[in-house]
Amino acid sequence: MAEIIFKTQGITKVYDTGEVKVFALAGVDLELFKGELTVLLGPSGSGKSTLLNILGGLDHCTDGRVWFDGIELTDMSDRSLTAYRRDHVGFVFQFYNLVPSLTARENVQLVTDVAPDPMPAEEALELVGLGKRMDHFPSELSGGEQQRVAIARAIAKRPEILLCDEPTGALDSTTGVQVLEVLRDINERFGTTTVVITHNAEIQRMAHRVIFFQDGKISETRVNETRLAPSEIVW
Ligand SMILES: Nc1ncnc2c1ncn2[C@@H]1O[C@H](COP(=O)(O)OP(=O)(O)OP(=O)(O)O)[C@@H](O)[C@H]1O
Repeated sequence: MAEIIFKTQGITKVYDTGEVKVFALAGVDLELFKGELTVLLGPSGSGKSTLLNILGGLDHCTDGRVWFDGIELTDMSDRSLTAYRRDHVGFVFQFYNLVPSLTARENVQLVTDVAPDPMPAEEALELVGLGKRMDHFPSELSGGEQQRVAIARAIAKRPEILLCDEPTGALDSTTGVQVLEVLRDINERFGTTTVVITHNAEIQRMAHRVIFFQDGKISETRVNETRLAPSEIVW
């Protein structure tokens, strides 16, 4: 039986803009398991990013409770959440967020210089297949390569959790598949618990677990008996 790594109980997130209240999350009970790759699917505005941000300690919920590995995140101070993110979580976003004036190696070193037990930047870049492009600047790399630098940066500190918000959203299918191959490889090689938000329903076929969102709630959870390799996924 796999161990629970994230648990949420009745979490809500309300954005109060004065005139209207938006229930971004409207009561989410969730369990995620160590070492699994989970895909979050659902229409735009259904609450996926809001949930990911709460799990990653980037945001607080309005109500309800959240635990990471038995530690309650719910009422942590911003300072403690910063330490939680630094020690446990890697993030990958749709638009890479690389520093344009730094090479691939230097972008990764931004993290390895401050993390307690990082892998060398070169090793992280080798893992994502960019061993030969380490001294290139982001503008000299394709979108898929830039995203792989962003993944190298996220994994170089050896996080237990990798949270990816639309990692292939800006990529064509061939480069998207290469990025997914890297995510699967990291998940299998290091057992990194991985959560991937996507609008591309085909990507659910590589997941251990698929969670569907609708109107700020989980509408369905599926466990895949068999999984496809990213190279077998076509879109
Ligand atoms: N800072 C904010 N202020 C007000 N409303 C917000 C804010 N952030 C998100 N929302 C609202 O909360 C709801 C959920 O947003 P969220 O980004 O979590 O959805 P999503 O499923 O990730 O959507 P997408 O797939 O388009 O990224 C949406 O209605 C959104 O407009």
